[in-house]
Amino acid sequence: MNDLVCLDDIEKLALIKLENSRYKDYLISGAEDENVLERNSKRLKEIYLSPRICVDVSNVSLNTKLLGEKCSVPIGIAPSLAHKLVCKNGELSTANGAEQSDVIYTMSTFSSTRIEDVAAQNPKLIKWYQVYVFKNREITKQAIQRAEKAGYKAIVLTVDAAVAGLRRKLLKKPLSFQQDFSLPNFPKNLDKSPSSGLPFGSQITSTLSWGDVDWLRTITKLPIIMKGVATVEDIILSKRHGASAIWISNHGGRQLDDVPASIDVLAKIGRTAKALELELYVDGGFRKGSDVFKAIALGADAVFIGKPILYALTIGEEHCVKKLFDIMKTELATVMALCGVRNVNEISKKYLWENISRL
Ligand SMILES: Cc1cc2nc3c(=O)[nH]c(=O)nc-3n(C[C@H](O)[C@H](O)[C@H](O)COP(=O)(O)O)c2cc1C
Ligand SMILES: CCCCCCC(=O)C(=O)O
Repeated sequence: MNDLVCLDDIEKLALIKLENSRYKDYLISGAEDENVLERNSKRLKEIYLSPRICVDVSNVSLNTKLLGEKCSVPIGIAPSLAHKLVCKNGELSTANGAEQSDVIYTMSTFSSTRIEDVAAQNPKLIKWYQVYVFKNREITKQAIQRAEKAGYKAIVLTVDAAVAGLRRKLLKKPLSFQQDFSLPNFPKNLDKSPSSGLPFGSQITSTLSWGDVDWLRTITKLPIIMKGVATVEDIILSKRHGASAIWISNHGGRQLDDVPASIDVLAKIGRTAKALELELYVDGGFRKGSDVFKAIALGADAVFIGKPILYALTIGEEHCVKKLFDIMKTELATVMALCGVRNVNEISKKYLWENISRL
């Protein structure tokens, strides 16, 4: 693992390992022309830093707090389906890697491990539970209440998937699971009917409304995070309906193609979330400490990462998840020091070159 010095190295090695995997296309797919998949990271590279000098940076702290909980770094794990597709111990490895790195782990609705099993293995880890509201609301209610009982600290409501995005690779060759694959958090007889090549996709409701957000608040006391918000109007409505945080996301380019990169959405709408005292997170293409720095400078409280976690699991289960966060921490601390910043609170727009600070 000594040869892995950046997230690109992890991705390259994982893709070699996944070359003959039936799941590779599913993991890497973006929607339609994959414009957004590409744009997310391309736009991050187009933002430059503006470092200050002669600041004592002998002690740089990455510590932060998210929804009142301490984390070692403002980077967390975004939800993604069934980690047993890429490694033997699935989400148990992810959770171990997260705990060793002291970062938040968001479990997907479509997890391949039981909610309670992760909680039992990693009681101290800060765990969030991601929710796709199912057509059968009772099934969703039971999963949320189990997560709350098991000690998960927040509900991440994904709101950008009213229907499945058109991922062309999956339209040509639908994702199919191995015979023994199951979703252990749901009844065994759950209908697997696909939507746009995605098994179980037809479980997700297309009727999600603000009324559902109100309903969620009646069935759980956990804070609600809205994942997939992209406009000022929806931030305001999220606040009105009791959300605690906004997670700017385009689902890693897997849903609606031809939207802006997440970092551009953050630059445009982030200040509304701040003005309404909502915590603010972002994902989509973040691969370097400097990417994280840029997001925080534009108002994010934390950045979440999706595909790299799956690549890390593919290569080396929990050890490589830990390695990934070690790399990100070193990179972020180095960028902070070289910019003359000593802690996360000091990161601001003044450290960005003017091509973005005028936004
Ligand atoms: C294979 C895969 C599965 C995903 N599954 C989910 C999911 O179950 N729920 C969800 O809200 N987002 C899901 N996402 C989206 C991620 O949470 C996240 O928004 C996205 O991956 C961030 O972009 P990045 O991969 O460029 O870091 C998935 C992404 C991938 C790549
Ligand atoms: C939106 C239809 C189901 C998707 C399930 C997993 C997921 O979110 C993904 O991006 O893939």
